[in-house]
Amino acid sequence: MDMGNRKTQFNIWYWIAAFVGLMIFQYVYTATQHVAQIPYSQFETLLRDGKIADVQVSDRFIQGRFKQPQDGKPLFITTRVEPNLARQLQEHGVTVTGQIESTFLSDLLSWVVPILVFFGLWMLLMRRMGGGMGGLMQIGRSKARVYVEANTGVRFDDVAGVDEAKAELQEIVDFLKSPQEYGRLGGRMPKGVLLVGPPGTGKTLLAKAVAGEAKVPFFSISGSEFVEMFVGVGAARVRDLFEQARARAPAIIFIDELDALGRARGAGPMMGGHDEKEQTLNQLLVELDGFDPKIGVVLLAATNRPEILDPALLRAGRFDRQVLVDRPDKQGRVQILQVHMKKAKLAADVEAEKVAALTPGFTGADLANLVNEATLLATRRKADVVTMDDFNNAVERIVAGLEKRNRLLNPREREVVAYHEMGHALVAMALPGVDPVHKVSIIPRGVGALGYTIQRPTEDRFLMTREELENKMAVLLGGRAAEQIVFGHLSTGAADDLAKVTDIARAMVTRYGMSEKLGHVALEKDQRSFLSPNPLAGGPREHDYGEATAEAIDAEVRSIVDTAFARTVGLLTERRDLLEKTARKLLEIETLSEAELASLIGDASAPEASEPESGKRPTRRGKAAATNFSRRAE
Ligand SMILES: Nc1ncnc2c1ncn2[C@@H]1O[C@H](COP(=O)(O)OP(=O)(O)OP(=O)(O)O)[C@@H](O)[C@H]1O
Ligand SMILES: [Zn+2]
Repeated sequence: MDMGNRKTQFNIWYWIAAFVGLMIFQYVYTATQHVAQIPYSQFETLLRDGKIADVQVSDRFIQGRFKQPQDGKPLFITTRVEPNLARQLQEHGVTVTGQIESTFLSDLLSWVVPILVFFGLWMLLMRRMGGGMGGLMQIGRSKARVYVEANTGVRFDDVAGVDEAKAELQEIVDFLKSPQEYGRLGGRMPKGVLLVGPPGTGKTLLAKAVAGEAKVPFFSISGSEFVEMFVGVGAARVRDLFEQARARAPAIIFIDELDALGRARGAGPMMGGHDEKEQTLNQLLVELDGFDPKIGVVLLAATNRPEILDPALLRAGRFDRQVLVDRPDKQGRVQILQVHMKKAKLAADVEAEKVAALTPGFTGADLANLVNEATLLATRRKADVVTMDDFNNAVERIVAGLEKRNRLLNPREREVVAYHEMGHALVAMALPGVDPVHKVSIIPRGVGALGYTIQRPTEDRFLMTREELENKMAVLLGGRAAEQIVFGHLSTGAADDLAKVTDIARAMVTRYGMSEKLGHVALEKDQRSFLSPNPLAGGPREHDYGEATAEAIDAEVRSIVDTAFARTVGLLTERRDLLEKTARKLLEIETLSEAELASLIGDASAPEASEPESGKRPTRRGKAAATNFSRRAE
């Protein structure tokens, strides 16, 4: 872990020092112990006496070996003298002692300087990559590259169209404003909040807004930065991050792309960075467990893939709160556009409403980009104001790009999805004893879901009657039935619905003995506990019957599903006008709440009018059932 890190740092410097030291030592030692510095005249004498074994002549020196060591030194060095001058000097018996200049410095420089330059560059690189090498002066002190903004300057007003998320985060703001007070009144101290939503929906912006509203410093770091780090550095950085934030509490720590770091351990490919990520994640868990929220540090993190996060991160006392930051609906887009249009000079014909109508499926970031693009187009035209034409052109460009990346539905697909979802919703509202519809939406959500209908459970259920199961199947089939009635053909979007319907029908035949043909016989046993809260979920089963029975079961399942489908088509055909009206409205405003549905439908349908409490959220306990229109095409 960290100690290892410090040790490596020391080691590197030891090696450099040892290397340089050795070179100096060797140079001095050789010079003093082995080499005799002799005058040139003495060299000539020795030469004449035949005592020189060999020489190397350079521009300025003559060096070589004696045949026998002189005064214990086997080598000599002397100044080189120009041959003519040497002869004359010798004729006159002059002793020639040349000063032998030391080449020590130049030798040293020619060796050591490149090495030092090399190591210097290397360390610079390490530090660029976030390494904690520090300088020579602060060995072992990891210099985390943490981004701190003393004041983000972002307010909740700058983040539009995500009112639910803002409402949930308001509590964090209140807490950060006076942590002590909050604790004194017995409020549960927030510790970690996970912002979940598709890219570009404003998670980072929201986190900054929380800091801005509470007027506390904002420490941020991105999970993806940890990926290429050296062993130990990531963990050290996480520790530093918390240390710095604690020192300036109350504060917010924001970790973007938590999934890059918090991926379930042991799930990633076994690569070099694997261990490192694990260490970093462990350090994060240690910090999360270790800090006392009373000091007023709140950890916010963002991810668009909560499903791959390590479950350890989501446990109580860690990131135990999740805030959904969804793509905006039309009204949300209007608000976001208004925020971004404030900065542009607009022509009178530009209205946020009109632009929002053109941009279904756009995220906040897409819309910010759109306003920017339109402004650029106007600038290029050398115009004074941005016109609606600029916006139209910009929309076209951006839509083309988004469609290519498979992030937008084309208008035809949106229509199919709208009728499909309204089919579910209308059937649910027409049948007694079915959970009321909480929300219908054609805003793509999560992986593959192009639209969804959420039902709000009114009570926890443990038993279901045959009628209730039939109604449930009808609701599930409502999507496909609507498609057939309106468009006359089927799409792949109902795959999930059909799988669920088939499961129910099969269970009715083989487990609940609800088929007249096969009688009150349990043909398959569910191997899970019979107290399992959801008896309809398929579990591992055991069966024991012959081929003839298998065929009979298949035929019965089919007949049950067919009957349910015919009934659903009947129900929706009766309500065809209502289907048209509500689907059109859904296409226009993209989400319909319980209250909006109720007012659209009036008292015309619903035999058992669902309570008209408006805007009530699905209860947290008792899972809200969502019927997704899936993208999966098979
Ligand atoms: N709800 C919003 N209101 C206003 N502006 C928004 C909103 N959502 C996004 N934006 C704009 O888009 C930019 C990018 O958004 P941001 O980086 O916060 O998205 P993100 O959800 O964090 O995305 P990622 O997951 O890709 O990091 C913001 O700086 C802002 O200009
Ligand atoms: Zn469906």
